[in-house]
This record gives sequence, C-alpha cells and structure tokens, in this order.
Amino acid sequence: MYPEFVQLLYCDSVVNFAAFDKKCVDLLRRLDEGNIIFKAPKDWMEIKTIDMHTGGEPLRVIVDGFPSLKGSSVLEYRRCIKENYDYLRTTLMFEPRGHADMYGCILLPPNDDDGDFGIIFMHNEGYSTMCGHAIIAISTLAAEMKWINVKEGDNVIKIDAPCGRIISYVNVENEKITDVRFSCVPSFVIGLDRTVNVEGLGEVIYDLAYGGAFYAYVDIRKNQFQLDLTSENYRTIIENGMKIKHAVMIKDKEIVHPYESDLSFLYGVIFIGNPVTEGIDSRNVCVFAEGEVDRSPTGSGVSGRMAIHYARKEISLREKMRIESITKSVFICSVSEEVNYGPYSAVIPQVEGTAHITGMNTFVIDPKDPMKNGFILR
Ligand SMILES: O=C(O)[C@H]1NCC[C@@H]1O
Repeated sequence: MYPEFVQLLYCDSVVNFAAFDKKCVDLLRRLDEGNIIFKAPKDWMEIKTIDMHTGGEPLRVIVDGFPSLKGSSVLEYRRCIKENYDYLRTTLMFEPRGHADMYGCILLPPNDDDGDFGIIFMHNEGYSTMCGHAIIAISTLAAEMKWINVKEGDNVIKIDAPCGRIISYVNVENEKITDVRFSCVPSFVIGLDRTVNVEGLGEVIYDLAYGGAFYAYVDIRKNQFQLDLTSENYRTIIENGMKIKHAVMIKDKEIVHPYESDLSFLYGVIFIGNPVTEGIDSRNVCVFAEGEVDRSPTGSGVSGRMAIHYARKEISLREKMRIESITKSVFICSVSEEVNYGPYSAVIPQVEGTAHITGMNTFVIDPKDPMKNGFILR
C-alpha cells in the first residue's frame, strides 16, 4: 500500500500540470508533517545542517544537534572536538551521509567579544586550520540568514578561525549578495624552489608557503613530470598529490608556525598550471587532507600563493590575479598590505568568490546502525 501522500499525488491522471502543482501544494499543506517527515525515536541522535558550495566545493554547516564543545577559544574547541566527538565528524563527512571529498564546519563563540563568531572546519581526515571557501560560504549564509544586520554595500564579519581572525566583506546590491571577499591571516613564504625526491615522479620542485595552512606548491610547468590538471585526470592528481605530500612531510622540517604548534603541519599540495579559460591568469588544483580534491580554487591555498608571487615580485600591491579551479570556478586574489609576522615578511591576501545554499538536512543517527559513524570508498 502506498503512503497516503503518494496515493493522493497519483490517484488522478497527471495531464494538467498546473492543477498537479496546485494539488501538491494543497496536499503538503493538508498533510500533517507526520505523514512525510520521519520522527526519530528518542534514543536516536538528530543533527541539522545547511549545505552549501563555493565554486563547487561543499560546505556542510552544522546548525543544530551537535554536543556543545568545551573551551574558551577556537583552538580549545578544536582540541575538544578532536578528542571527544571525532565519530560525529566521520558520521557527517563520510558515506552514507557524505563522501570522500566532503567538507564541513561548526560555528562557535568568537575568541573575544569583538568577533562575530568562531568556526571549526572539518574534512575526511580531521580539522583544518583555515578554509577560504568555507569563509566565503559561511559569510554568505550569515547574510542570507540575517545573523548579521545586512545593509547595502559591504557588510563586515569578523570570524575567528583556528589560524586567527579573518575579516570578510559581504557585498550586497539591491538586497542581493553579489560576492564575498575576505582578508586572510598574515601569509608568508618558507622556501622557494625546494626539491624532494618522489617515487615515480623523480625530483619535484616546490615552494613552501602558509596562507592559514601550510601547502607545498608544485608548478607543473617547472617540473619534469607531466600532469594534466583537469577533472578527467582526477585520480592521478590525487595519487601524485598524496605522494608529494608524504615526501615533503618527511623531508621538510620547517613546517612550523611561529606562534602555534596546533597549526604546524602540511595540509596539502597545490598543483599550479596554465588556465583553460580565457581571461584567467592561472589554475590551482589542491589535494588536501586524506586525498580530497578542492573543487574551488582554495582560499587558503591562493592566500599562500599571493605570498609566493609577492616574494617573487610577480605581483604588486593590490594587483588582481584570477585563479581558476579544477571545476573552472574562480577566485579573484590580491595582496592588500605587507606585514611582519614573527620572523617572516608576510602579506595580507584578499580573496573574492561566491557561494550558494544547496539544501537543508536533518540527519538521524540510529544507535543500532553498524555503519552509523560512516565509511569511505574511493
Ligand atoms: O578554500 C580553502 O581554503 C579550503 N577548501 C578546501 C581545502 C581548504 O581548506
């Protein structure tokens, strides 16, 4: 026997689409939610999310049902989630609720009263220190949901990420969000033209830089191995990216943040190549965490790139670079100022992009489900 709402929808022939639409609306109005919305038993956990993407890269924003984290700063909350609730990260990021390239975040109080909110990022391996695509998405959401007082023009949001304070600007024109840009934390170069031997690839030349997270930057055009930075070549990109990441992690002992040991690790490898789209300056394909490929041009990754290009004198202050991703989505990037950061001459990068809401989820977790905490197939 069909459930009542299916019977009602399909009992007449559906010839007149206008009538059909109206019927759906009436039906949904008439049906008490009980008929189509699953009510989880009391011992099941329920977590609500709003799902988004920035340039194709997903962001699952956890908005309700997550246990409250203990701490008084974003880094303390990050330690708390790591130690106590990592099973919920895998539950929400891994299959069957997510996938190998899923990305998420959870919102928290800011580090001090001056901030709007804090944020922790999560992915298939753990918790990153910075995420530009998530900053663009969450700023969009904050404006869409009126978590901030939205006015025409630039709306400033102060977000405390694990790497520090990020300032984002949501531009609103005629009551519509047109774009979001953010000023990243001080970003700096650790080394240019380093080399590492990688099995199957030979000697790989890379730059090491920080843009809220540490990346090894591999310009394909400077290297001997061939790698086509297109989606058709997705698996080879992951394979090569992870090989280089592991080799650099073993070889390079300088992946140390000047102030915070929690930030001192290599997050990913960024392949740089020629753009395929006219009017774009460069292509950026980031392999991060446990072999995730960023669908966006990687906000933290292009921040580190701004430091590299500035150090090489390839860009001047406020000069804009358009960088595309593997999906051809674009971030517009520049350096807004020079600053000193610990022992480093650093820059403040600005990154601009757009994000969209894709849906809302109420996830339920059945304690009897043997796969309740997720799994990944690649
Ligand atoms: O845009 C970014 O910075 C992020 N996107 C996924 C990997 C990075 O954390």
